[in-house]
Amino acid sequence: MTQIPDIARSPAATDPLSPMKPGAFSTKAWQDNLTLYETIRTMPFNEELAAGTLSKARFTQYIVQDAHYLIGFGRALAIAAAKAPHPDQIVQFSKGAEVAIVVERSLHGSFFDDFGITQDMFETTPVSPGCSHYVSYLLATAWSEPYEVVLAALLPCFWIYAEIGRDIHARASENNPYQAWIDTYAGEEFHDAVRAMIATTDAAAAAASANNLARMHFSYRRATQLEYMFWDSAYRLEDWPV
Ligand SMILES: Cc1ncc(CO)c(N)n1
Repeated sequence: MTQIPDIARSPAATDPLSPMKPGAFSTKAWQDNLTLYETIRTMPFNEELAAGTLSKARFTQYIVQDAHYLIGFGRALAIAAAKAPHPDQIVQFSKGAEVAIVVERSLHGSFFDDFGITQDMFETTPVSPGCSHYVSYLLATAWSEPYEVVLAALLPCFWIYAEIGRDIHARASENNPYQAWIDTYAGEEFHDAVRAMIATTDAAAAAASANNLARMHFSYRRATQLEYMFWDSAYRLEDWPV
């Protein structure tokens, strides 16, 4: 059996979230996008988040946009649930939608309190171009593409956050102001959901046509690019130019 070298994993990965099975969709998707993952891992937003030096303005921009994002992400998961051919996956994705909206709302809510962001400020802050692009892409894919392609578009939202979460957790500064965020995405509860998402996507890919498999790889890459753009747009305090 072909051994996949360690380099195929993120540098900080000690307990791989995916077993990196040869031939699995997730293995190829991870390897094909490794350079992009490394760019995300070392981008200023994540370097400064790990160091605890990320400005309050940038984190506030991020957390407000992320609260908008999670509503769209939850909606896309609900569409995946509706498209799922097997009842176990209806449960998996509708629970995922619930977690995205309810559980993460509480994480964001506590940051909202800490940073003095009111519900009114949240509701009146427009969705940024980067956030809008990502949510629009997920929803367009969820509504119009086959089930397995929808899963491939949703996978980076889970997997990238888990890998970034534990990478940052391993190197985070003491008394990091963003520790609650880091702990959420480095935590076992989130990682269990990520492992289940990888397994379900791999199972769907194994039954996909060659055409849909190619579309899955496209969607996985596009969503990974949009993850980069989401963080980058928050870092740049992005607003609409007109
Ligand atoms: C933009 C973005 N992607 C993924 C996650 C993880 O759920 C998140 N909270 N925000």
